[in-house]
Amino acid sequence: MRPPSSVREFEAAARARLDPAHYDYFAGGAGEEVTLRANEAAFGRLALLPRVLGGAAKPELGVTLLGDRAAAPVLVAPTAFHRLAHPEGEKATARAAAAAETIMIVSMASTVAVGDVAAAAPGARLWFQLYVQPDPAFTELLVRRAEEAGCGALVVTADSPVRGRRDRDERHGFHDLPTGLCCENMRDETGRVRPIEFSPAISWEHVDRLRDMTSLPIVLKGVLHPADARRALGHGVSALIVSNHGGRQLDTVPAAVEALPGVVEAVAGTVPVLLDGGVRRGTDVLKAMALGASAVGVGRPVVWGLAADGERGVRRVLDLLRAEVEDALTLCGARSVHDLGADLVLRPC
Ligand SMILES: Cc1cc2nc3c(=O)[nH]c(=O)nc-3n(C[C@H](O)[C@H](O)[C@H](O)COP(=O)(O)O)c2cc1C
Ligand SMILES: CC(C)CC(=O)C(=O)O
Repeated sequence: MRPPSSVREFEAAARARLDPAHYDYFAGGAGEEVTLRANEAAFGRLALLPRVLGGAAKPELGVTLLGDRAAAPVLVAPTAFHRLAHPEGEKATARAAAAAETIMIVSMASTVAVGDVAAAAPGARLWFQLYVQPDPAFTELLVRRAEEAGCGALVVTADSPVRGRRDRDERHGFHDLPTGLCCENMRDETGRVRPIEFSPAISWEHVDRLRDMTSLPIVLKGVLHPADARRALGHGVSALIVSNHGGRQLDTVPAAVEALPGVVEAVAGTVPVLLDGGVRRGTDVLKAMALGASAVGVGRPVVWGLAADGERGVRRVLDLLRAEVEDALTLCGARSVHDLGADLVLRPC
C-alpha cells in the first residue's frame, strides 16, 4: 500500500488502527471542542500573499532554539502515552525526531522513562515537559531526571492547573492506562509509580523555584494573554509557547494562531515565541512564522504517524511537513524562514 501523503491521511490510517477509546483520547478536546476546531480553522482563514521572483535554489529552513539546532522549524510537541499508539512508544518517536534532525519535547507523561528515550535515540535533541507536582521534592526529582537524560530545556506547562474536561474520555470511561503501561517518569525512588497530580495553585513562584533549581533554560508552555507573556520575562523564562494545549484544556479560548500576534508584540523580540495547535500543513508553519513565531510544534500529527507506522510513520510526517514548508517558502518567493514578515499574511477583517 502506498504510504500516506499528508497529515490528514495519516490521521485516517491511525484511526483505522487504534482502539476507538485511544483514538478519541488522542484526537479529542475539552468541552464542545470549539477551540479544537478553531486551531485548524483559523489557519484556513489566513490567506498567504506571496511575493514573486525572490526565491533561492535551496531555501533556508533551519532554526536554532536555545542552542539546539533543528533542520526545519517544526518540533515535536509533548504528547502523553505514546505506547498506546505503538509498542515502541516514545523510543520510536525520538529516533524519528533524531533522523529528521528536529527537537522532541518529551512529555512528563511518557510511557518510556526520559532516560530510556535518550538512550534509545542517540543524537536526539530532547527537551523535557513538566507538570509541576504538588510535592516539591518529587518535582525536583523529575528535573534531575531530565538533566541526567541530557535534555536541553525544561518546558513548564502552565495551562493545566487542572485536567481539561473531555467528554470523549468520559464516554469511553478512559481514565487510566491499560495494565502494563504507565507513566515511567513518575516512579519514586522505591520504583512505585505515582499518579500525575495537577496543581490548581500553580503560580509564578513555582517558576521562580524551578529557576533556582536548575540551570536548564525554562520554556513556558500554554501562554495566550500578552500580559502573561510580559510577566514571564521577569521570571527568567527563556522562551514561550503560545498554546491552548490543542484545545484540550479550557474550551472557547482563541485559536493559537489568533493569540500569537499579541504575545509576539508583548515580548518584542526578547525571547523566542513558539506556537502549537492546529498545524497540519507547511503553509500553516509559514503563517505562524510570518506572524512572529520562531518555530512551531506538532502534537497529533506525530501521534498519527506513530500509530500508523511507528518510527517510520513519525519520520514520514516530519519529512512531509518539512517538504511542504520548503515548497511553500519557494512559492512565497522567500529565501529563508527567517525572512518572513507579517505582510505575507492577509488577516480576515
Ligand atoms: C494526546 C495528547 C497528549 C498531550 N499531552 C501533553 C502533555 O503531556 N503535556 C503537555 O504539555 N501537552 C500535552 N499535549 C498538548 C500538546 O503539547 C500540544 O499543545 C497540542 O497537541 C498542539 O496541538 P495539535 O495536536 O493540534 O498539534 C497533548 C496533546 C495531545 C493531543
Ligand atoms: C497525562 C495527560 C494529562 C496528558 C495531557 O496533557 C493531555 O492528555 O492533554
